[in-house]
Amino acid sequence: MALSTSIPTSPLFEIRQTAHSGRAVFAAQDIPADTLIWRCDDLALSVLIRDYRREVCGECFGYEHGRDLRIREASVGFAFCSMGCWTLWKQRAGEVGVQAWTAVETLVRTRSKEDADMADVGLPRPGMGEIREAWEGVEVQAALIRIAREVERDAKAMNGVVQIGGSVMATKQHRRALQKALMQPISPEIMSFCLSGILWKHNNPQHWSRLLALADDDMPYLDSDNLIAFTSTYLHLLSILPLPLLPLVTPKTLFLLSSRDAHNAFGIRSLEDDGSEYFGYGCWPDASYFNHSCGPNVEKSRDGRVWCFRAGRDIRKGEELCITYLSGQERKLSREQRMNMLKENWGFDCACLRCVEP
Ligand SMILES: C[S@@+](CC[C@H](N)C(=O)[O-])C[C@H]1O[C@@H](n2cnc3c(N)ncnc32)[C@H](O)[C@@H]1O
Repeated sequence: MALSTSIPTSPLFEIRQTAHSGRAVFAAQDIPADTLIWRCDDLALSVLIRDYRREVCGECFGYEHGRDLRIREASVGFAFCSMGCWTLWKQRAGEVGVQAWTAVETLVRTRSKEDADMADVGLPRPGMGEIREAWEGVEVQAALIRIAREVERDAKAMNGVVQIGGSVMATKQHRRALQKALMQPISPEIMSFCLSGILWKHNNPQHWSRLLALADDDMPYLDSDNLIAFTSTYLHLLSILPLPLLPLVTPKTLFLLSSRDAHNAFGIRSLEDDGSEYFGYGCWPDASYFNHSCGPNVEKSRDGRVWCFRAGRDIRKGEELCITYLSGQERKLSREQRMNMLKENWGFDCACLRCVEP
């Protein structure tokens, strides 16, 4: 299989196809212990769980042992550890991004917290037919909402004098579709997930192919409720996001975000206490080629928004470079428990040397 040109390259490693674990990273030379192998700052999408939004910096994910951060920007729904971080965050989001986060936050604040983000464990994942039907099922309403938003744009352009083919009835129908969408239950974390990915695509169109190059899951939704939460979020975002973003708010883009996130997200955890606090998760495309091993030879560590990957020991040319996908306590589990956990959380049967060797 030809590997995409969007995957990372380095004199220290090469990425090749394997028989049992998709692509994997292999040492292209002997690598002494502690060598910095890869540094990755391309955070494409992320979710900071709302319960942590006052304590974890929206830019660098800094955390001060649960203390509320100094700079709270209620309009966008994030707090920051310094003016520098708030400024960086605004630069990264851009003017349209700040407007978009403000629109989402305004919607979330007008509604009591709803539990649509919670997924019941153990329910079956929707198959491809159910997924297709769910997205097709909202398309008529989505088309009406898009027209309602275009009317809004044209009205603004004409200082409020609306002249859309003189069709007042049609306009009412369109606005009703929009209002109906906004009455549906909201899923704040799913909205954040989708918006962060849409903004990344809007602000970095040249890097979109890096996300597309990642291992994907064509059934990425946890259960039927989770799938419906995504299709409703699609309608919510169409209804409220700034007009320049609407061309990117499509079923295809939203599905691609979920399908790539499913196998490639890293937890964003506290840096102390063995990462016991889970703040959320993110997808760094260039960091997503290391396979898992229950006896890893590469250690990953987070420094703000950046992941660093260092050799955990001396590594010989040709060895596979692996990290662990397990968090602190999970690493102490038995082989069977680890296998079950990786199957449940990541969907694969661990084929690492420690698990397959007798
Ligand atoms: C972050 S990606 C790693 C890169 C991926 N192999 C690729 O081709 O892009 C995670 C996926 O790789 C595969 N994988 C990683 N570690 C594995 C392991 N120890 N055994 C089997 N499959 C593994 C699984 O399909 C998993 O969902």
